[in-house]
Amino acid sequence: MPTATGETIISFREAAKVFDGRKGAEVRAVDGVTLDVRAGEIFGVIGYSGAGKSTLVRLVNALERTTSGAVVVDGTDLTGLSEARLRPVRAGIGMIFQQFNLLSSRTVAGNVAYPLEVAGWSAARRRERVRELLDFVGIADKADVYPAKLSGGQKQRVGIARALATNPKILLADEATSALDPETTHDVLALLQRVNRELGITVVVITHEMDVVRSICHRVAVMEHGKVVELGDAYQVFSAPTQEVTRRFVSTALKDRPSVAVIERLRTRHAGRIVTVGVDDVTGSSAHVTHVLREHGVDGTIVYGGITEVAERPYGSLTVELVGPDDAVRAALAGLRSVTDVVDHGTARDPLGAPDEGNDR
Ligand SMILES: Nc1ncnc2c1ncn2[C@@H]1O[C@H](COP(=O)(O)OP(=O)(O)OP(=O)(O)O)[C@@H](O)[C@H]1O
Repeated sequence: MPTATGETIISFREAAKVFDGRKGAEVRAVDGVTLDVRAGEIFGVIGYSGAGKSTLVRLVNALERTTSGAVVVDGTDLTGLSEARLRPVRAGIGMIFQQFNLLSSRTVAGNVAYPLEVAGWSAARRRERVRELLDFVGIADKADVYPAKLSGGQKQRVGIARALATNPKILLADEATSALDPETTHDVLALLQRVNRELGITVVVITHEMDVVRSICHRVAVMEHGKVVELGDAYQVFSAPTQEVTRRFVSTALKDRPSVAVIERLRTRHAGRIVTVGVDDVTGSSAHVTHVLREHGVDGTIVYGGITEVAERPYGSLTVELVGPDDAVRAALAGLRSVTDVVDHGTARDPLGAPDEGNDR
């Protein structure tokens, strides 16, 4: 029976993978992970190098086996399954890689046809399916070209077409855009979004780039030292991070909060009071901010900041110079605090804030 959208399609239950490291020391690459990926979602796993992301995702197609705990894929517990029993599970999972892993001796069409040959499709059905897939990923004109002649983005499109060939339910993307420039990354992410929306395929994205999660993931797990340290709706996790590692990812992507040095320069350059106000669709919006300032007769000049999207919802902050009578500025600050989070940096004469305020979110 097909897995209905929203039902669990991949379940990690206290899953652990321990490797023998150098000199017999154990490496707990995945350390007791419990989480469910839902059918039909784009699920992100983000973490720095060595956090255990690749190992976690390799447990899904049993390229690695759990040392303890279990991984259940589309209703099948993979624990202890023979290679023969794993075959149908693996047939339901496609995978793409950072280095594309294309066969250099085969043309684009030959690469995409490969899994179909292995699965025993007839030549006629293969031809038709390859044409359909190359059309879907937008490189039908490259069918007879060899990988060496393709750009990185085109190679990843071939990788995606090949991964989709046998109609998998799940697509695993391990750092699929890490070798690509920003524009190509954008195109490939848009293609993964189409794979999810148009074909209904569950996509698990492994990345160390916040921008990838920000632009396409519905839910996200943040990994550190083999453990999931934060898990949930991508917007919630990144708009209210509870862990330091998550805060670091957010600040690398948004760059909307001024650093200590920038705040000092802003205070010197502007005579008014410098404050940073959060903007999101739960608490404040820039309309709220301007409304409060107008209400109190305070002038607000935007001097720093940025609003972007996380999971297709607005998020960021604006740093504003407030100018007006002291009482009015104080009242405006109180008004802003009632609608959103506010960091008051004070003025050049009366500076405020912790030494590392600029890095805090
Ligand atoms: N086959 C292996 N043998 C021994 N240790 C391993 C093996 N595979 C991974 N590790 C170790 O497990 C830990 C997690 O590695 P993993 O590749 O899963 O992390 P990652 O978050 O994907 O990082 P990266 O993006 O650098 O691959 C690392 O310390 C790594 O050195």
